[in-house]
Amino acid sequence: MPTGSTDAPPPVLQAHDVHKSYGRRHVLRGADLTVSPGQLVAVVGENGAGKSTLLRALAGILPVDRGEVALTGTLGYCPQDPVLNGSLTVEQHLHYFAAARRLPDLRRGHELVRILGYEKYGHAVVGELSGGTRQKLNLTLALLHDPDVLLLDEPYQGLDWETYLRFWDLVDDLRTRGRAVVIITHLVFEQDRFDLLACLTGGRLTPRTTAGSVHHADA
Ligand SMILES: Nc1ncnc2c1ncn2[C@@H]1O[C@H](COP(=O)(O)OP(=O)(O)OP(=O)(O)O)[C@@H](O)[C@H]1O
Repeated sequence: MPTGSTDAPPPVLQAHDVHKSYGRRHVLRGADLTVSPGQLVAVVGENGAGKSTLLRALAGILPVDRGEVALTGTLGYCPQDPVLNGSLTVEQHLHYFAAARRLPDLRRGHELVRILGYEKYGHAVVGELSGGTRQKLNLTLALLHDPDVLLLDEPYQGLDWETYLRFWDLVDDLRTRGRAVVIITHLVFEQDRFDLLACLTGGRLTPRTTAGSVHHADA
């Protein structure tokens, strides 16, 4: 999928001719996607089109049947359903994920908790948190190591309006710092926030630039 300008920086994520079937259900049928640093991409499509399948394939956690996915740099992936340990606290999650990522401290984690506005739950056991707060932790863990490419599967399900707006401030900051963000969204009203809409139909992606891409290019 061309990104337009010839002097654009090299892509951080490229998928070429990706195919994936579940049994006889051929979900991805030659999906192509090119994502550049600082680019904000929406993956849209009807229910069951294969958006989550595509994201899992891009994240490298779902083997594809055919095609290639190439990633440059580090990856953060936020699945639709939070994968958290209900018996651990928020603080323990930060601690273990930071250790797994070999981060020197929890500074970024605490900053994200503050930005997403759930500091008061630091010592709460995750199994007792609301769905929205678990989703905030899910996002925090995906962002903890400041990845070059961030893949978010409907990241704001259950978020209150204030947090939703803070989420977009966070994404603006990531984009300004050259991070690429790919988000599955169903929200038509927010589509101009993106540089590119990648519409998944019939197992293939069709790119559509947005009013937002013109705006950001002018900025
Ligand atoms: N593990 C699986 N095993 C078998 N079929 C699956 C599996 N995961 C997804 N599917 C099927 O693949 C198709 C695409 O599913 P997927 O979840 O990727 O779609 P989606 O576009 O993300 O949907 P939604 O908008 O509802 O979240 C659906 O028909 C789904 O039932």
